[in-house]
Amino acid sequence: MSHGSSPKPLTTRAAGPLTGTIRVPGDKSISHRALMFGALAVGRTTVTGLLESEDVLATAAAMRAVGAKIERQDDGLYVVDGIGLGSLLEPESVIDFGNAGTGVRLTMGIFGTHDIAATFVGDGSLSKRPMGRVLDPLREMGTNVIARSGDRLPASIRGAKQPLPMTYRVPMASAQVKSAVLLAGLNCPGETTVIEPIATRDHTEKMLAGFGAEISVTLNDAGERVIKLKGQPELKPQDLEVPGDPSSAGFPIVAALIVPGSDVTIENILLNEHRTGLITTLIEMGGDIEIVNRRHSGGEEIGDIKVKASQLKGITVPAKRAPSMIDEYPVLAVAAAFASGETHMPGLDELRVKESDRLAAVARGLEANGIPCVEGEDFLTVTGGANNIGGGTVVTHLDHRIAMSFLVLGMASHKPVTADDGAVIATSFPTFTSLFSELGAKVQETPSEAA
Ligand SMILES: O=C(O)C1=C[C@@H](OP(=O)(O)O)[C@@H](O)[C@H](O)C1
Ligand SMILES: C=C(OP(=O)(O)O)C(=O)O
Repeated sequence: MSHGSSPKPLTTRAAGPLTGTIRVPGDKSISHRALMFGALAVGRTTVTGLLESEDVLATAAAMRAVGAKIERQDDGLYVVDGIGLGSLLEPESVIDFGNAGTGVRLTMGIFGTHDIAATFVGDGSLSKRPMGRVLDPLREMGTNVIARSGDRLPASIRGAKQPLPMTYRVPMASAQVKSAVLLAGLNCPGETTVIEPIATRDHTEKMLAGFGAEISVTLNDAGERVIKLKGQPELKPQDLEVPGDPSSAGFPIVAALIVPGSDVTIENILLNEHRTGLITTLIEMGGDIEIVNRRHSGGEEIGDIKVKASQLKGITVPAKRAPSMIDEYPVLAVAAAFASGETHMPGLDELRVKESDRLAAVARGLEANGIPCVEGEDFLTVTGGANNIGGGTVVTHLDHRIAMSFLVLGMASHKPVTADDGAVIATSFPTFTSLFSELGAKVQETPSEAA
């Protein structure tokens, strides 16, 4: 887990154009859910293309702790022998989720309606993040909770003996909260309803349907998504293929746009409409991005993304697009630094409760590299086109996306850029350095006197 490993500063500097064809690792959201739903099904689920990152491996460990058998074959195929809904064993020790918000919040949902006790811990970042957003609805379903003040980790739960289904309106745009309530609803008798005023990524709904749950999604008169799940299904095992992660793809996409002369193809990327806001935005900014070879697999659209270096222009990103690119704002801010004029990004309140306060971390990182920006309560405005940018050391605050975004900045800035800790990248994109090296980027460990 990253909270145990020592920081590893990394530095990038401008080199020649980035060229070549790569595949980024599997989608993180789908990978967590593949292991969870496989563990809750009766029988053998197989998963190809699983993201083998610290966050996802923490979920594998949690599912093993309640009795699922999860093995990796030599060819990379994961085989999950599920234990079946309602039959979870009580974990014998503390569950350590490291840096993984999705992992811990969805798992709390699953455990919260099983008659078991469990204690969750995480690293310095996860221990600061709000858990009340999932613990509050779980309490209403009958889960007992003891958590640190402010509903932070460490937290212990004792799942409800007689869980109650509920109707829950998600108060913030969060797929994790929606998913935690739905997963708690799996082991409740009767119907659980989640109302989602602002649509977020729908992997839980789609994948649960694939595993044989009775789940419906309709729109009410106010245009809100209403998700109804019938409790206590027998989930049927699946053979899953995890497509490439569009959030990880965001890094080579932006790098190819801003490093002069670049021409990069990223194959096999998930194009779910709730995940493609960054691509839409970069195209609006003038990015030369083409999606080819569109196909369907496992109920999702997938395609290859071809990107060529482009002169970008600043725009205002519609706030309502935020949920479809919520993890991509740090790297968008880097693209904005190379665009002409201002890029205005409103509707970013949720960025304050990610692995770091991403609004503040991005603003400080831009400033450290000579890029003018304004950090508002819930917006960021970046003025692009400054000269002599780069040369800064960015504080990553145990946040993989801050580290990767600023390493991308260093690939195109006048002076090198250092991320004070590159070890955190392993939480979501363990092959970041090797893939960028393949494309011709210079990503290097920082000599200790420079860090
Ligand atoms: O459900 C998911 O897989 C995720 C939901 C999002 O978090 P929120 O629900 O906090 O918006 C996102 O930031 C995270 O990386 C993955
Ligand atoms: C917010 C993220 O992840 P999580 O909430 O799962 O830690 C992310 O990967 O950017």
